[in-house]
Amino acid sequence: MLKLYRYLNPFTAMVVGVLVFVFLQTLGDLYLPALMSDIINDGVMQGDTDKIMQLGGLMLLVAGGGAICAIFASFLSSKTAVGLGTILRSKVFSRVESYSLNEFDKMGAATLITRTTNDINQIQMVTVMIMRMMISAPMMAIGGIIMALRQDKTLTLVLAVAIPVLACVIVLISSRMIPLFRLVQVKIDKINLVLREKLTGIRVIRAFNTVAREMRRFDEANADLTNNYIKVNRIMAFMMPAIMLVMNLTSLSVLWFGGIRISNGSMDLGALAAFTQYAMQIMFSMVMLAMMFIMVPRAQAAAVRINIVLETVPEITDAEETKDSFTAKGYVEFKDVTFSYHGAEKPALRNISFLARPGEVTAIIGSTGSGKSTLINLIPRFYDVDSGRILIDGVDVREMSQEILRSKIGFVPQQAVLFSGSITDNIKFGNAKATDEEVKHAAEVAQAAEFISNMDGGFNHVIAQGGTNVSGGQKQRLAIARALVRKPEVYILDDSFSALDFKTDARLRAALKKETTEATVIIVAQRVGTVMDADRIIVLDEGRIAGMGTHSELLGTCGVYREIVSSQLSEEEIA
Ligand SMILES: Nc1ncnc2c1ncn2[C@@H]1O[C@H](COP(=O)(O)OP(=O)(O)OP(=O)(O)O)[C@@H](O)[C@H]1O
Repeated sequence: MLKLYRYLNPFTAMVVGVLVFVFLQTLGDLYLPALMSDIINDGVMQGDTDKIMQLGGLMLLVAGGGAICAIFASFLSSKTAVGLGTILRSKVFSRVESYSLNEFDKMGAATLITRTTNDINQIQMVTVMIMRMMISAPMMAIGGIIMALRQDKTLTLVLAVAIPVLACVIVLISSRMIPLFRLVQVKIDKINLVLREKLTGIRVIRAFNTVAREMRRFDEANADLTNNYIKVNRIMAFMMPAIMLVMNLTSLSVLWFGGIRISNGSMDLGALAAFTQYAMQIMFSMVMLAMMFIMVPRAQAAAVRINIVLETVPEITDAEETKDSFTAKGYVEFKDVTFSYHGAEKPALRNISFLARPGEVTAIIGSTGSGKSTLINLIPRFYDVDSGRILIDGVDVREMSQEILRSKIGFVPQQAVLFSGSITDNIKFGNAKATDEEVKHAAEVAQAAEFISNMDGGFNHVIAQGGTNVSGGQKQRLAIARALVRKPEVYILDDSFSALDFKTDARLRAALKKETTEATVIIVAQRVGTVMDADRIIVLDEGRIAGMGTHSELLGTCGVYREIVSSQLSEEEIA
């Protein structure tokens, strides 16, 4: 957790403020019983009203000062902890943003969400507690013992018995509670995972009538978390009465033995009243320490999880010296590229070599799982190659900055993703500086203008979260418009026409061709109709290039291509 506290630097003054106010408040708390003792001995017992008024006034002043200090300490500690939480959330978010897809694959979204929300909340809560109790608990315990000794040394023997008993109760209870608290985080992760799957897959769950089964899965995760909390609360429920019992027995013993000492003249009434209060302060400070012992390990578990996120070094980073000047424009070249996913038994791609030039359309076709998406994901460096090189405009993608690399690319992923916001916002996502005219033009080329104009508000129509209020084909066209408005050197379209009808697909490709005369276009497709006009078709089979050429060349030379074609087109269409 200390590692995370380096982010407290901007709040140093506030932390010092909290410590000072807590120190003053504790001093006041320790002084009050001594004043009360004086009131009893010098005022009440002597019948001296002036003394009572004078000492009573002082007590009010000390108590008032303590209350003001407590308010300031509370305000500053909350502000500091909230500030720390804000910094941590933004650090975690920006680190996660820099992750390559490998790190995402490894961690998973559910735990990243829990770490950014619940875990950071834990740190926030415990930070307030630590700042408030770190000084006051030990000071109250030690100061209380010293003050109690000053009132009556012999009676302190009661505390010599009571404190170890209380410590045993606390240690026993905390040792059972700490592991349960640690488990809470893991169980929250699990519930988030189930919840995420349920919410994103709600349509499939309904369609397959598996609502009841999924409810059971959720209920299991929920019950698991609930049972854990119940166990924690059961121990908590036992803890408070047990502590109160020890504290009350201590009070009783102090009064009992104190009474005996008063009756034989070894102690006065004021000292006994003050001693009782110091005994309670000491016990209370031990409870505070116990709370810290319970809460800190819980936050420590959260801190470890946050540190893992912050310390995970993205596999894909910029080279120390990047080469960002180019003589050519729009050339994408694969040179003997081989790539395997982490943990995979065999490479997803082997010995891939080809050159895609500006003004040309390069299409990639192959059966499912043949490696088409993997191949194009290597171009924007979502993953790095195992061997071989990928050059853009003559420079290895690993040698240029990722920002420059990605600014050259207009990427349309296989699953079109839209964000909540207007249609214009979604298209401008590709280029924030695009004018309304450019947005409109991109929509026209992507064959989206017509359905947009039929929508309420046209380009201002609001896309719902996850793009649920537009069809699959409409989503694809908006994703294409988003890439077009970027005016990139290289277009990468991953199966981006799959949800379009044949007529729209053909119209879109014709419009795209006119628009991209100087750009390099790489299209992944399943349909032969989409790729047959391409300047170069790459046929992938189990991660290798089975053939490369134009449609007519491949019909003559590539068996895999012929098979794909004959499974999709009739004899007349092939001829
Ligand atoms: N993130 C990943 N981690 C591990 N293996 C993966 C990952 N993504 C894909 N693969 C594997 O790599 C191989 C190639 O997958 P890829 O998605 O590139 O195929 P594809 O040709 O695009 O398929 P489709 O046409 O179905 O989209 C498959 O065997 C797949 O299981």
